[in-house]
Order: sequence, then C-alpha cells, then structure tokens
Amino acid sequence: MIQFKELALGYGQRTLLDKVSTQIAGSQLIALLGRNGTGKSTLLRAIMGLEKPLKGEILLKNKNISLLKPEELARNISFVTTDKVRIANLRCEDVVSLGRAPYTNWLGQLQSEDKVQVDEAMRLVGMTDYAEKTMDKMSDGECQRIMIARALAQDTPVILLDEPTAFLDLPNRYELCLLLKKLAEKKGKCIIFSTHDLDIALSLCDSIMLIDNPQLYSLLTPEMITSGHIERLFRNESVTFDAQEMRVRIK
Ligand SMILES: Nc1ncnc2c1ncn2[C@@H]1O[C@H](COP(=O)(O)OP(=O)(O)OP(=O)(O)O)[C@@H](O)[C@H]1O
Repeated sequence: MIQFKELALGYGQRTLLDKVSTQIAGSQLIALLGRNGTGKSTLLRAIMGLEKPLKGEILLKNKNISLLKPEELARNISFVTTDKVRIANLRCEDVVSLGRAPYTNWLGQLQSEDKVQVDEAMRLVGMTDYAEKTMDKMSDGECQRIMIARALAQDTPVILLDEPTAFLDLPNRYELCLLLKKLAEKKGKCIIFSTHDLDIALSLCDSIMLIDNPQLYSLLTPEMITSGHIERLFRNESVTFDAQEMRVRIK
C-alpha cells in the first residue's frame, strides 16, 4: 500500500530520518512509536504530502505521492491531527460531513449514500447523540471522536492519526484502538497512528514502526517485542520498560 524508498526527512540541516526503505501493507493497524521529537508527526505529515522529503520518495499504490492530485490524495488518505477545531455554530454532523467532500459535487451536496456514511461514522465512534451539538461546547475527547468520525466518513484505504488517544481516558483509548483494529481487519484499511501508549501499541497492533533517529524499524509486533529496540529506546535513569511483560519498572 505505502512504500518508502531511501527516504530522508528533516528540517534544514537537521536530518530526522535517513535512508529509510520499507513497505507497509494494507489490512493492518500500525503504531508509530518514538521518543518526543523523533519525527512521528513529521513522518505522518510527509505521507500526507505536507512535508517534502529531503531525499527519496514515498509511494502510495506505486505512485509517488507528490505527483497525486489533491482529490486523488483525499480519496486515498485521511489524516486526524490533535489540532483543536472549535468552530462555533458548526454542528458535529456538519464536521463529519466534511469528510465526504472528495465525493460530493462542487456545491458540497450530500447524496443519500454520503448521509449513510456520515451516520455510520458517527455511530462507530459512539457519537450519534451529538449530531446536533456544536464543537465549541464539547470536551477535548468528544471533539477528537468527531474528528475521527470525519476521517472514517472520508472512507479512504489509508488512515493516519497523530496521537489520537491523547485526549481520551483509559477505557476510551482501548475502545478507539479496538475500533481502528476492527476497521483495519474488516475493511482492509492501512491505519497508522502515532502514540506514546506502549501497552496499547504492543497489545493491539499488528505492526510497529519505531523511530530511532535516523533509522525507522518496521516489524510485526511479536518481532518488535523480542527485538530489544523498545527496552533500549524507552529507558532513562529512572525507568525501564519491559516489553515482554508490557510493564514500566522503576529503577
Ligand atoms: N516546521 C518545523 N521546522 C523545524 N523543525 C521542526 C518543524 N516541525 C518540527 N520540527 C522539529 O522536528 C523534530 C520532530 O518533530 P515532530 O513533531 O515530528 O516529533 P514527534 O516525534 O511527533 O514528537 P512528540 O512525540 O513530542 O509529539 C522536533 O525536534 C521538532 O522541534
């Protein structure tokens, strides 16, 4: 589905990733891990075509993403960020309907099929009752669910989410990731999300992409657990992380 070829990413003189070559298949939920500032958001933005690689290329279904037309990109990749959308008077249903923009006519009129997709997306994130509410009167977690519903309504084979669990409480974190896993499995989607929730990543995801600047390791989760990369990267003077037991240990 997605391929990195000799990819280098960074800003100015600073290289975050270098000589990264890997293939990412569909039908899987992938966690993107890495310490703060290692380039998780940058990588997601680059896949979305919002950051230009320093070198190399990113291919989507064998086509360089920089050559895709905006509408082609919008029908293939949806992106959920943690940016706060708090527009007064914009109802949740309107926000989710925006996800149908790549499929509607230039007036943005929804057809019955679009409405079905919008309702289904709201149902999947458990926000059906919020259809008429406006985003400026909702909690961070509720807004986040609506933004995820917008991405689901966009119905793309690839979904990218930048820290989607950041504003959610523990049960909702698991519930969201289980929903993403189900979508990946049942609808054959390639879903990549950045996270600092190691336990969720290791217990639910099919694969893990781990940034260890300037490298990116991409392995099936069982292989990542035994690789030693996680313990090596997620430790400091105070804590270690036992990947096998998925537990933090205080030194
Ligand atoms: N537009 C930019 N110009 C220059 N440097 C940037 C820019 N955006 C991000 N950076 C830097 O690049 C590095 C990677 O940032 P990025 O946000 O991708 O990391 P991250 O892994 O998502 O971090 P976190 O886990 O803290 O959210 C950081 O050091 C950041 O300061």
